[in-house]
Amino acid sequence: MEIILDREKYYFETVTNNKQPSQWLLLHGFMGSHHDFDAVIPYLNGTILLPDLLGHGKSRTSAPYTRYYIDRQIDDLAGLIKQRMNPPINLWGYSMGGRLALGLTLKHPKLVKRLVLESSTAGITSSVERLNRRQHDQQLAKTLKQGNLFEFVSAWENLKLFASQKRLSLNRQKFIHQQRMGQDSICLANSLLGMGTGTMPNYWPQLHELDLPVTLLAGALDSKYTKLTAQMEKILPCGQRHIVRAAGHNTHLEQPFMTAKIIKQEEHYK
Ligand SMILES: C=C(O[C@H]1C=C[C@H](C(=O)CCC(=O)O)[C@@H](C(=O)O)[C@@H]1O)C(=O)O
Repeated sequence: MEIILDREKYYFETVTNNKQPSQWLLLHGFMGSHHDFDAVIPYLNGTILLPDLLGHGKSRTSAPYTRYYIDRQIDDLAGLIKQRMNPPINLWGYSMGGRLALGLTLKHPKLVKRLVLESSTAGITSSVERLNRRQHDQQLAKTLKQGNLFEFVSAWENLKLFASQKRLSLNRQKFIHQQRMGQDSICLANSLLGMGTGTMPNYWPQLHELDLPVTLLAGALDSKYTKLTAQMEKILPCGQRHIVRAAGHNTHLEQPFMTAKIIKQEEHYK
C-alpha cells in the first residue's frame, strides 16, 4: 500500500496476525525495508504496520537530504499513525528506526502507548563527537553518491557491529545482503546526511520526560549498544532493558523467537 505524507510517497505493508487489539508500527534500520522484521512478525499479536522509511525500499524519493531530517520524518510517521492506525499504538524501532521512534514519541507522546528501542541510541551528547560523526557520515555518503553501493555494503557488513551475523544461516545472510544491495545509493547517502546519528538532536536530556513503558533491547554480543541501553535505562522513568543472548546488533534477525518472547512478556504487564 502507499500513502502520501508531506508530498512524499511512502510504501507500507500491514499484517494482521489475530483478532487481538494490539497495534504495532515497526521501523526498520538503515538500509532496511518492511521485510526487516519478517522473522519476528509471526510471533506478534494484532495488527502490524511496516513502512519502508524515507529513501528506503519502495519509498524512494528525489528529495534532497534536508527532507530526511529526523523532525520531518517524525511528522511523516505521525501522519501515518493518525491516518491509518488508532492511536495510541505500540512503536518498535530498530537501530536507525529506534532513533526515529524515540524522536516521534518525544514529539507526539499521545500517539504512543509503549515504546520498544532495539539497539538504538538517544544521540551523541558531545559536540566534538557529533561533528566527527557528521564528517564520517559525509565520507560514507560520498562513496554512495559515486555509485559504489557494493563497496559500501561490503565495508558495512564487515563492521564489528555485525560480526555475529556471519554465524547466521547462508539464507539469512543472503536475505540481509540482498536487502542492502537493493537500495538506491543516492537515497541512502541522503539518509546518512539528513538523519545520521551525528545530525539528529541529542535526545538524552529529554529521556526523563518519557512516562510510558519503554522496552530496551540489545544483543549480548553488541558491547556498544549494551552500554548505551544501560545508560538509557538509568534515565528512563519506566525503562526495562533486556539483553538477548547469542545475538549481536540485530536481535530480531539473529534471535527472532527470544526477541519476540521478551516483547510479549512485557506486553503481559502493560
Ligand atoms: C556503525 C554504527 O552506527 C550505525 C549502525 C547501526 C544503525 C543501523 O540502522 C544499522 C542497521 C543495520 O545495518 O542493520 C545506524 C543508524 O542508526 O543509522 C548507525 O549509523 C555505530 O558504530 O554506531
